[in-house]
Amino acid sequence: MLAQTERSHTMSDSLLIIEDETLLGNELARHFQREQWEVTLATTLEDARHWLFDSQLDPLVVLSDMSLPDGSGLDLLADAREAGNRAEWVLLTGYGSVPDSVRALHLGAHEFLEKPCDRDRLDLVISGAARSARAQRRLNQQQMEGSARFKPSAMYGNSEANRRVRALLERLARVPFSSLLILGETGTGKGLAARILHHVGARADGPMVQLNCAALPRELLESELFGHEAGAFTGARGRHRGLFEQASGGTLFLDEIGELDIDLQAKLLTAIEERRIRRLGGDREIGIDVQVIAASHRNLAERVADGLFRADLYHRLSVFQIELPPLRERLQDLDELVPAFVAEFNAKAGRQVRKIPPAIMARLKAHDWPGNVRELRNAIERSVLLSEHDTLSAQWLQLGRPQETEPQPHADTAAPCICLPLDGTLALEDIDRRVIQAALEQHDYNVSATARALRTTRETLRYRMQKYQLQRQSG
Ligand SMILES: Nc1ncnc2c1ncn2[C@@H]1O[C@H](COP(=O)(O)OP(=O)(O)OP(=O)(O)O)[C@@H](O)[C@H]1O
Repeated sequence: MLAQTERSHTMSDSLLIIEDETLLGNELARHFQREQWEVTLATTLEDARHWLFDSQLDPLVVLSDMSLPDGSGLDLLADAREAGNRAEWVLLTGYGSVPDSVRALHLGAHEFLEKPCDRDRLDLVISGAARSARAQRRLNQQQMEGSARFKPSAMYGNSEANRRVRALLERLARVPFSSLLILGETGTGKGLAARILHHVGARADGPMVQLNCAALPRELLESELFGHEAGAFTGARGRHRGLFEQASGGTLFLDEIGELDIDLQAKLLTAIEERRIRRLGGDREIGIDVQVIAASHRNLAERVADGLFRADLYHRLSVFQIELPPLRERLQDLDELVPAFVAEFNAKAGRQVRKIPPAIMARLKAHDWPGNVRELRNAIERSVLLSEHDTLSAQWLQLGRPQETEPQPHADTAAPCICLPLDGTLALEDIDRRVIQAALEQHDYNVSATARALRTTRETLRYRMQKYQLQRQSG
């Protein structure tokens, strides 16, 4: 029972068991197969070597006896590590034998279990090892994806303006700046630019830590940034390392810097200039090694003029500055952005949208994109996910107000109604979705009122809203 509830792996997770005692090996194999593992059983080191090095088997966890007829499990672990194998290893030792624990520790073995081992304990250890192996894989994957994904070339768009931005990112990534400012409307790619600067720069191996300055009240923001000592304020139980410390060796990305409280602006400036901070309630200064990237959708120069942003911090940050123009001023970028997003969502959702009709491109270029690239990306995602053919359909782009793009009810009908073509272009699900969307719009997205109008329950309506991704369109 315990094993059932503890199970956290998926059907395809693979477990390699190395055990020369046939009876025990078979019993373990059967047990873990029942637990949905894909089990491979090796009875000798040679056999195990074949699975680990010559086949495509990439086990998540290896459960190995320590002493096998042809050698020690630890030697195999050492070879596996050398070959870059990142599985978690659980080692079984004979009763009373003294494990070479120092060496095993050095090689990063997950745990030792003494034979005969209690089944519940074994299950717990194996599921712990699986969790740890999976987290490690995710981390490796993210790191690989991070450095591959966040290159200046990931900033799609062939307009003159965007090419200048890319060239600037290339150049700035080679400059050891201590602070830098990125300005641009919401959705123009400030976050993406910050990630590119981090991943292409000299600090790529360090952490990238992000904080949205508009998301927290002043006191919390201060302790998040600078950390605190135990008892620094009511509720400050333990010591807390702030983000400046956590980002050590890497990048601190401060989004929405324009919203930062004016007192904190002074502290931030000191931290950047002197490269030291003091935790709240702390009496010693701590040196920091961080590059700060700040971003804002506001016109910071205007905020300085209005007395809302410190001039000295603004000048410090804007020594290096990147300005991302709104999408409506670089519509040529759509020629690259649209196919790139279509390809991305095709790959993510297993769709086959291959054609983008010129009429749709024209329509996309006629829109003014108040939400910029984010809005475009969302529209393309919706369109690709809901399309049933190999052609990108205008139907789901939903640009602007519905009356601009959707067929309208007859003006002379008193009761609200919607017009649905019954020529086979709409599947039953599409019709369902359209009816729900129209009803939601009519009731200003009030779920109870809409459910009443459709004579259904709120739960059913919520379920369908989720299924069809129906939310109020911003902008
Ligand atoms: N030129 C571009 N090429 C490819 N993707 C882009 C581009 N610009 C933005 N994006 C994508 O658009 C989305 C929004 O971008 P991002 O979050 O960086 O915007 P932002 O300016 O930081 O927005 P906000 O001010 O709201 O935080 C992200 O998914 C980002 O990857």
